[in-house]
Amino acid sequence: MELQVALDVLDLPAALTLARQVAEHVDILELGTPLVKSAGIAAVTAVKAAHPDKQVFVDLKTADAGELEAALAFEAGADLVTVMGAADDDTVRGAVAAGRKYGKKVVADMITVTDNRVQRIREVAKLGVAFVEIHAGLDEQARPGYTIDTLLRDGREAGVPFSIAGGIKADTITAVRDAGATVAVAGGAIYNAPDPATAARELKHHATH
Ligand SMILES: O=C(CO)[C@H](O)[C@H](O)COP(=O)(O)O
Repeated sequence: MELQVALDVLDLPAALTLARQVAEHVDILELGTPLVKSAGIAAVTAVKAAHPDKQVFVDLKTADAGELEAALAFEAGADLVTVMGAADDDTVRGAVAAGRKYGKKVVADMITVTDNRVQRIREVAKLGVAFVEIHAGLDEQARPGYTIDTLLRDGREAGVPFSIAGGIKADTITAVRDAGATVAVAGGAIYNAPDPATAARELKHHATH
């Protein structure tokens, strides 16, 4: 299973510092949505230039104008870009069309889709995304009683390639791997750790052993 770090910081220097600290332990460097909003799409080019050997994932969470927004990220150097799984089918199709044009991948972020999630995962998979990200966002994670168990259950049931995001930590990443995820996304467990490099190394170890 691959490990994706979410660079959920608010400026490019902080993102480049965090990326440099953890890159050797991760497969995918994600520019988080707040980073792109704060630093702009040029941050994608800067992260890719600093780490040409890594896959660069841009979490646009596009809700409309899928082809236009995905193309912006691919032009800037993105290898993968997200579109909202909850968006209109034509928005997903548009992002997928841009992915085909640039030879890059589109991921459907299933954040906010909680009712009939397995059904929607299968629908967006048929629209041509590379995989779906089954995702509980930071606000959902903050609610009492939150666990990643329902994400893992739906990933197992859906029968299509998926990643998991939702507060993954060292003590939950093994369950993510065992559920069959192709990618585990970790943000807070890395950027909030006293030593992000050590945290990323430990997560990568659990992801692969
Ligand atoms: O996209 C995000 C929030 O919308 C985060 O990047 C994603 O949830 C991963 O971070 P964490 O491991 O802290 O949940």
